[in-house]
Amino acid sequence: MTLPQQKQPPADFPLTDRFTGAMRLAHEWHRGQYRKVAPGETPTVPYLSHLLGVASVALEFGATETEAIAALLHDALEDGPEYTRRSADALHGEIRDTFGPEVARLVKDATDAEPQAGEEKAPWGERKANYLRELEAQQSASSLLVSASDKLHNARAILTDVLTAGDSSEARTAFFGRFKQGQSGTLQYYRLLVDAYRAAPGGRDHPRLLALFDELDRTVTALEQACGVTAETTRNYPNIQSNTA
Ligand SMILES: Nc1nc2c(ncn2[C@@H]2O[C@H](COP(=O)(O)OP(=O)(O)O)[C@@H](OP(=O)(O)OP(=O)(O)O)[C@H]2O)c(=O)[nH]1
Repeated sequence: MTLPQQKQPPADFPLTDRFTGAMRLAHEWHRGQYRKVAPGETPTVPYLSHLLGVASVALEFGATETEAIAALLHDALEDGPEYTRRSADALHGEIRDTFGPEVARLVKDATDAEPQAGEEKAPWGERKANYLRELEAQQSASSLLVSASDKLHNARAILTDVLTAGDSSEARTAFFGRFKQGQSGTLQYYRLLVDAYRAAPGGRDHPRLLALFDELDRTVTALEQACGVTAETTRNYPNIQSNTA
């Protein structure tokens, strides 16, 4: 069977072989990794689904190829060392050499904790508080786009799972058991993320970014409603101590 001749894309089409190369690397570096499940459940969803989802959200909100590549690789430094047995520094170096310094910078900015050989990750609340502080001061619209696309993809997945789990508090507690800080920490983190994006100087005057923050806000509000709480309540939960809101 002969396949029809492929039409050449216009010279300025934004996605090139660099993007395909990043998809291949994302697959290779996260091979064997699944999305989190509650204790006792068997993981089934390959982690790559999240990386493709974040790139998809970023493109829908106006990402350039460089930003979309960073979206595909945004978890390489956090999770790659476990699945590739290479250090975060080595992976960061390969990203820089293959895709350039801007992708390497965006991936670094999307990382809340790089595993250091022989060291534990910092405590959850400390890591999230530091990340929120960095976001609040973030000057780069590109960094905000990659980060908020990541959080929107996660928030939508959580909302779908919470609605699927049903509206008993037992079902919700079981679902949130997959996350280190359970329902309260997770809800507080997403509400403080919305506040941090809105405060970030790099987000001002970027209509597509503001639309992305609005969509995250709507999703987090729906999540709070599904859990029977308000934004004011979740902001004041004690899980993330140095409250940046
Ligand atoms: N199965 C599943 N897993 C989810 C979902 N949403 C988020 N996750 C993953 O769980 C992480 C949050 O889990 P936690 O136990 O709270 O914290 P931690 O992994 O950061 O220590 C997210 O990290 P993050 O730093 O917030 O984002 P990311 O950059 O790792 O994506 C993300 O990797 C979801 O709906 N389903």
